[in-house]
Amino acid sequence: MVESTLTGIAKYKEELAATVTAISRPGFGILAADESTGTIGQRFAKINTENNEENRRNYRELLFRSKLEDGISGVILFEETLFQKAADGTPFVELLKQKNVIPGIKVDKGLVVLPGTKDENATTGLDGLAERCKNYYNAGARFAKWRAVLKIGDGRPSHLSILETAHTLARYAAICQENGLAPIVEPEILTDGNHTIEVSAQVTERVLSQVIKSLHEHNVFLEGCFLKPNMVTQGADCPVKATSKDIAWLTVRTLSRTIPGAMRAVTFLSGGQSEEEATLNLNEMNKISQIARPWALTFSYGRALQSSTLKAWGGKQENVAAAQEALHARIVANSQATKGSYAGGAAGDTESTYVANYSY
Ligand SMILES: O=P(O)(O)OC[C@H]1O[C@](O)(COP(=O)(O)O)[C@@H](O)[C@@H]1O
Repeated sequence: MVESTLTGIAKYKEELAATVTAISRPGFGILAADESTGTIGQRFAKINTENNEENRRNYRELLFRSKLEDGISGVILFEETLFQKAADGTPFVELLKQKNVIPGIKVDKGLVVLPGTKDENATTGLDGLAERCKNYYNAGARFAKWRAVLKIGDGRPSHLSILETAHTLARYAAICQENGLAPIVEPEILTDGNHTIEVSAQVTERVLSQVIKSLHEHNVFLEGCFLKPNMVTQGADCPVKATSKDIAWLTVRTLSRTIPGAMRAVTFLSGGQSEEEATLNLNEMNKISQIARPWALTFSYGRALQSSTLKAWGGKQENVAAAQEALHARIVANSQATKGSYAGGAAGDTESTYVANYSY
């Protein structure tokens, strides 16, 4: 084989686009299993399970030995998990590859308060990012995730928060692409507040248009990049609850106004929705025919894929098979939702997974 003489992103363009295409193929989406140590601790606390390395490893092995091949094309990992091995010594990365699942990696280092704002946030992790990306690529990761958080209400999101979020996401995306990782760009607008769904639509439109502008300014290769947005919903405390059809319509309308078709994959976060809601909303989007949808609309759910799995497991070895069955039911349901063919009623939770001020 002739060694490539290309440098920077040119060397990886083909591979980046291939990663996006493979992950977003019809019927497939992403399992977000990248909870940082603090976040997984909160999940474990609910099932009275100690947050130690062994339990985290056992839980992730349970996930990765499930029938992921029925609808999961990529898994986002936390750094600790990327380098861990299954009980029989097989590296997790190998386990995933054997199932044709592409390993990804969370590369942000969490949130801090953005000075000069009303408790808005900035995401940290740019220092040393290029070096870390090289290591993650060598360890087998082919895509990355960086989560930015914005808030609605009391004058928020401020212009500063939108600019900071968009700029940092674009810097991160460009660095990842230079090092062979297809970036998931995640500007999450939290649902906290009593705002209506129309307000969420306006804010999401403002935020996404700025994010795309910044991606252009930083020469990000859109075909080798994912967008992970929130769905457009009412605030968690809004008394008027929107239907799945309204959520789907306003979400797709917002995307059509802001996201170029060159960005081929939109992989939604679940943002506190119940498992069933997140699936039904995605399903409705994939049924819309009145608005052109040049992108794949799929899932990159954390809570909305793992909620019933965690409950079924309860931290106990004897429950592993039941927990894997619970996960499989949601995988199949979401796989159908990517094609608009989910009829509803799969086993799983209808209980909200909302966590107030999900900004750690
Ligand atoms: O706070 P952390 O540990 O970065 O985790 C945030 C979580 O939010 C996500 O980006 C989206 O998760 P949800 O689908 O639960 O909203 C996950 O990928 C990630 O695990």
